Amino acid sequence: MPATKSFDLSAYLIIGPENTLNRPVKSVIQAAIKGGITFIQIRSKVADAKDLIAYTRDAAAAIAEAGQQDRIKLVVDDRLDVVLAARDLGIKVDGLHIGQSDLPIDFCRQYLGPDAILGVSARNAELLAYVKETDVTDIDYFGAGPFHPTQTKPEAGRDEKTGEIHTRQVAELIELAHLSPIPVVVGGGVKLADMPQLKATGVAGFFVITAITEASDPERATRALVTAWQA
Ligand SMILES: Cc1ncc(COP(=O)(O)OP(=O)(O)O)c(N)n1
Ligand SMILES: Cc1ncsc1CCOP(=O)(O)O
Ligand SMILES: [Mg+2]
Repeated sequence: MPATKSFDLSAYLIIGPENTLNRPVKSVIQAAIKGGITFIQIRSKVADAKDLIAYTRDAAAAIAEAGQQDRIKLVVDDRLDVVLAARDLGIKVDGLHIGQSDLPIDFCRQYLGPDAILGVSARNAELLAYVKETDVTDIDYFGAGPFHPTQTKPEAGRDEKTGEIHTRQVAELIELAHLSPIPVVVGGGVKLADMPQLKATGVAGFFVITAITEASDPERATRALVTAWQA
């Protein structure tokens, strides 16, 4: 990772149009920014490339309008093509988040360049061994979860053979935070009440979708999460 790369994973919002209860994505992002969010990921399993670029543009504009370009980083889930196109269009997008079935890490890094942020979802099975053994040369952080089963991503943590959902245990996260050579952000069903336990594990931050995107007051919900994390 270049020495100049700096980002704060402590309060990480993931958002797409399917998460906002029909409210504009930009307005929820604006509220989350006011509430103190530090990192934003545009993620949609329903939007096409053109719309993903538009949401990325909206998010970048919301960050710029708040004067927070240096503090809040913006990445896109899954779609290297969207990041590259957005950049080409002059949108300030900071990087990409990929999972275990997305494009290879070295391929993404090659196209993104050394300064972009590249996050990777840690493998669910044998998580600790995976984190210990993975070559992190091209990666900036790991996403891990789920902390709880979640309707937002019902397959998260599902054992392919048994169909059971495996959630990440506190003891495992303590070891993970200790073992991982790069920062780890944890999510999946995370709510306000989880903050003390999660913070105590030593991970770099929490990621949430619905705790913010479905809140009646997303700014207040964000502020409560951020305050609890910082306590
Ligand atoms: C920060 C963060 N961590 C994990 C994920 C999950 O990514 P992935 O496994 O690729 O699943 P999808 O999000 O693509 O459904 C994430 N998006 N962000
Ligand atoms: C993207 C993702 N990856 C693992 S769980 C999850 C969804 C988290 O959403 P929520 O905070 O609503 O449970
Ligand atoms: Mg993915």
